Amino acid sequence: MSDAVPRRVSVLGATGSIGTSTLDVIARHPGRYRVHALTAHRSREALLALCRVHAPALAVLDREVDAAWLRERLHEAGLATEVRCGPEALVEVSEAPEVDVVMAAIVGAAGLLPTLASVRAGKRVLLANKEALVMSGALFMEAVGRSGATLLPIDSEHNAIYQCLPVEHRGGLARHGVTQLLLTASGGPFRGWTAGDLAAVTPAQACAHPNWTMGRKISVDSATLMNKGLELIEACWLFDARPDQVKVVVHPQSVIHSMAAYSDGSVLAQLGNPDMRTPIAYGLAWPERIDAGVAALDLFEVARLDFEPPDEVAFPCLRLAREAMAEGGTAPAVLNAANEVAVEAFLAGRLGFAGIGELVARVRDACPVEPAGELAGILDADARARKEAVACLTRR
Ligand SMILES: NC(=O)C1=CN([C@@H]2O[C@H](COP(=O)(O)OP(=O)(O)OC[C@H]3O[C@@H](n4cnc5c(N)ncnc54)[C@H](OP(=O)(O)O)[C@@H]3O)[C@@H](O)[C@H]2O)C=CC1
Ligand SMILES: CC(=O)[C@@H](O)[C@H](O)COP(=O)(O)O
Ligand SMILES: [Mn+2]
Repeated sequence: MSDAVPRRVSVLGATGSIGTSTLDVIARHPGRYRVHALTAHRSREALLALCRVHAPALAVLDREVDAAWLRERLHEAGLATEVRCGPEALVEVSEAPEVDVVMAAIVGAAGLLPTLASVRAGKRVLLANKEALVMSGALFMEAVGRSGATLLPIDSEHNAIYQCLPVEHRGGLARHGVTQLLLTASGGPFRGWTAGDLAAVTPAQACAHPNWTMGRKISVDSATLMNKGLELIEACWLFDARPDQVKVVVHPQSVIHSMAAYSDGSVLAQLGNPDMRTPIAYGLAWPERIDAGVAALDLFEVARLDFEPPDEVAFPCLRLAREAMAEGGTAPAVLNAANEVAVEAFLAGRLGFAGIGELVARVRDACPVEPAGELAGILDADARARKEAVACLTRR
């Protein structure tokens, strides 16, 4: 990549954990990257602060009332950033011809349409928003193939696997001598706890991840192991793998970010400190490498690496996700939607921790699986599953 022309980047979900880490990496390389657009949902003050630093051409918020507030503050600050609002504006900044790179870091299903728009427009897409791929796997990957978009996984495990696979790895793992993908899991804050221990855990406990600082939704997903379930589905789509080719390995230190096993007995791993700036820098610069601001890994400090199997009895969400992937069609979209409603209810104190998996299973049982060929069908399955999940919560 030439240093002469900076790549223009839209950061979707700029005020979040991945968004701010992305902007930290970008700020270290002003000659390489220029921020085109920054988006947030309701965090207008945080978005204003980011606009002051990065002076994007565009900023996007959900509601006009917040957009008007931001316009006024930017005007007072003498900044020329244009402010837009709503889901259509998210799509616009994802597909605009002047954009080279899109960081897809909105949390949840809200990221599907803009992420898909960036794929269809053939951008370099840095995929953090795993829910978008989980919901629409086949359609999403077909769009990547058709448009020629460069899809780079940012999720730490998938970024690690990407680094451990041959550069050209399409056409099935076996073709490249890969026998298994080893997806590492920290085990979350409740690793080793029994179902009984989990009965009274609080949102604050669930969000206290042992190794990573992340948004609240993914933190709860890590605690239930639904994050690993979503990641299993994500790995199947990204690397053309069957669910039985992806083995989840609990590795409490989160130093090995995942591995690929080969037919000759080799196992390739990617290691590093648990800091998302490493996969983000990899995605931004690929195939080059750039400074991410991450300290070198000190193996003497790490000292030991432990491995154990996941507990799918106390943490049923991993199994539910594997089953949804095996079932196919709209089953992963239903799983994802039910989980989003359940996590929101848990964080709001309306559902217990064990209730998350129970609600996902009940919604799964109530929602018939349809083929997932069209976007409309996927969005419809998502809407129906949310409605069913809310109804289940009300009936309790
Ligand atoms: N954090 C991490 O280390 C990792 C995250 N990921 C994935 O990356 C994604 C982002 O995670 P994370 O950064 O932790 O999440 P955060 O909750 O920290 O940030 C979410 C971002 O999305 C915006 N947002 C939320 N809801 C909407 C909506 N309805 N419409 C538009 N924008 C919205 C938020 O805006 P606002 O601030 O206004 O609410 C915020 O900018 C998730 O899919 C997660 O699974 C994957 C691997 C690691
Ligand atoms: C940083 C990242 O990629 C997260 O998805 C992380 O993997 C969460 O950790 P666990 O789900 O393994 O607890
Ligand atoms: Mn991950």
